[in-house]
Amino acid sequence: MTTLSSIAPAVTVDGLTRRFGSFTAVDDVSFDVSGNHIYGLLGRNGAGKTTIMQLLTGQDFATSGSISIFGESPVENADVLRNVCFIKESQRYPEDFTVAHVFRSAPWFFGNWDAAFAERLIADFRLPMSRRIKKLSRGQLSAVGVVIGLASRAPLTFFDEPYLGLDAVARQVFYDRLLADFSENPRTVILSTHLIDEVANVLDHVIVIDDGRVIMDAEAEALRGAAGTVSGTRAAVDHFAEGRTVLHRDGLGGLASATLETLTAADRAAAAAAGLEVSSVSLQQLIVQKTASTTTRELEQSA
Ligand SMILES: Nc1ncnc2c1ncn2[C@@H]1O[C@H](COP(=O)(O)OP(=O)(O)OP(=O)(O)O)[C@@H](O)[C@H]1O
Repeated sequence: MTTLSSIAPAVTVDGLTRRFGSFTAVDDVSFDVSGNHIYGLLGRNGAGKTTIMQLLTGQDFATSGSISIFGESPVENADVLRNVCFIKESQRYPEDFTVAHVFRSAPWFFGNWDAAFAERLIADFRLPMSRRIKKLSRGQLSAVGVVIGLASRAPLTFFDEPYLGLDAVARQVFYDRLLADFSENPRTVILSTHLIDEVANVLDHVIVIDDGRVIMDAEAEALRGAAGTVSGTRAAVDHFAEGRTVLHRDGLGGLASATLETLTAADRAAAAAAGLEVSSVSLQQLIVQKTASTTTRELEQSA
């Protein structure tokens, strides 16, 4: 089964559109996910991330466009879906299931299930095995999903905001175990989260969705440190920013700052020479400013 994960790309999406009545939740989206990488599917509330994951896992049907998972359509395709694990916040379990029941039944669904790894993760997250699922705290319920997602070792694993309620220690355990296990058992992981800075170093690639459309599709490495903020006198900032893509502007009196989408080493040197202060922009700031600037543009256009 793992041989499937070596096929690149693992996922190809072309012109994917999903409408709910007159509302378009996913709007002509196209992207590839190359095999054996960790992807972040990021964006604001309601951007369309969960809908895309549901379409990719055959749990919802596209209005138009195509999806290929390991070279095949996921729709009602047991061969493909056997290789896919989808961890979502709204996961339902049978009414009277305990934590132990969930982990006993997991191997039926996942051919690569590693029971010993699951045991270690259960201890890491201090999960109470005999407790009913419906009695778990919010964080414990998320931990159950995280353990299943990791121990499934599915060639394609989706985590849709997997850690609602998980405390900072548990989230760090998740990132550490994911990276350690990934290096020994490479597979394709697609993760959606709002805690962008926390996962920034975990991700190989970032796809940002805004209002149902892809607004960024780039290697995380290329994004890290690509943008920058210049600050100084308003005249110097305005002069430097001219002709560049400005994501955000701020100012007070004669002082101003501008966040620029791209700032090369040469640009940084030129800014410093012009008496400007240059600071770096985190992945989270970049995405916040990018999605906020799209919204601002739309508001300006509709005004
Ligand atoms: N069954 C549905 N009927 C109508 N609208 C829907 C349906 N499912 C989703 N939507 C809408 O589609 C949009 C995208 O929703 P989706 O759940 O994919 O967003 P998301 O990016 O996962 O958001 P969040 O980060 O808040 O989880 C939202 O505006 C949502 O209200």
